[in-house]
Amino acid sequence: RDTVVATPAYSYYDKEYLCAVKIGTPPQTLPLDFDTGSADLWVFSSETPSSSVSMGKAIYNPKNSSTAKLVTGATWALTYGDGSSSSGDVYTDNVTIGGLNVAAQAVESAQKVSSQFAGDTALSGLLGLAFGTANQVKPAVKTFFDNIRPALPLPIFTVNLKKGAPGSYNFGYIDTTQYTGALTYTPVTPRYSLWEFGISGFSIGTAIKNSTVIDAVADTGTSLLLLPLSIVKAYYAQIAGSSYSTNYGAYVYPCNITPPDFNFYIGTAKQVVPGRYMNYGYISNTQCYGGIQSQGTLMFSLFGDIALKAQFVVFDASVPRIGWANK
Ligand SMILES: O=C(Cc1ccccc1)Nn1cnc2ccccc21
Repeated sequence: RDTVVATPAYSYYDKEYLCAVKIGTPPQTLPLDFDTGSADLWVFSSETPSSSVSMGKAIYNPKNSSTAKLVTGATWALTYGDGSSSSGDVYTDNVTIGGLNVAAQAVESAQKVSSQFAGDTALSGLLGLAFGTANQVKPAVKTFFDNIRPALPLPIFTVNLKKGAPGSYNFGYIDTTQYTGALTYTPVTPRYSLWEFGISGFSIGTAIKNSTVIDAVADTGTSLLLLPLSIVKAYYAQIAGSSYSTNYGAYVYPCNITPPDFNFYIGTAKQVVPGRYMNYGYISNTQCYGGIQSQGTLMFSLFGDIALKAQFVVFDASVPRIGWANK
């Protein structure tokens, strides 16, 4: 069993949450973005063009690790939903998270990163926690979770992200002090190798439940809560002075207004995302960027950090299923 602290980067926005991961011998510690929306462990490294490595960023240098081994011929390339991308070659090395150690974990070394990653001064890479079938290494390699899963008391990890404060990822056990009320589970369909689940309905503020099944993905690698446009419009209709900004391509609202809660239902259980969690940052001293935005043409909704930070979530690979609790 193991717990690792998840620290929000880019204070106020909680743009992403980073966890310290030790790679190599002697250990090189890198802050990685644990990402349930992808399945590759990739890092900025000594092979990443220095023009793409912001000052002070921790990188992985396999030459400084006595346990690093190049995986001959293996390559990887990733493109994420926002168009960001990275690619490179692959090493195996010792990877330790909290107290959990994998001896020959595939560590994907970035030889190219897109501008979004080059401009991110906080993270040194991603650690994918989606299903292994989404791994993009050719030939495929195992995720960290798939490697440690046999050693865990339970084949699960839990996500307890917080608003503006460090939370935690726990592996192999449920810390019942991290949530209130009941945990409600619902099946996961790994159709796209993602943690995809169905919500039975939603409500805005104190309104009654709108019973409609919505297909969603729990994605710690996405910052926002992306929903069908009809729901997004109904949500901002409740905020006087809000509007769709063509400039930002997003809904914005007056910062001095606390938006309504967004509630979603797992079975009959009501899961609450408080309105005070909806501020994704100031774009002027009066206008704020809404945490709820449209999922556009995506074939599912994305429950990213805006929603996850209000919940305690169990990612259970045994069924698979996902459990939600308020906190
Ligand atoms: O890419 C996405 C959103 C997404 C779109 C379509 C299918 C599945 C997920 N999240 N994400 C997950 N990790 C990321 C890393 C960078 C940018 C976005 C990232």
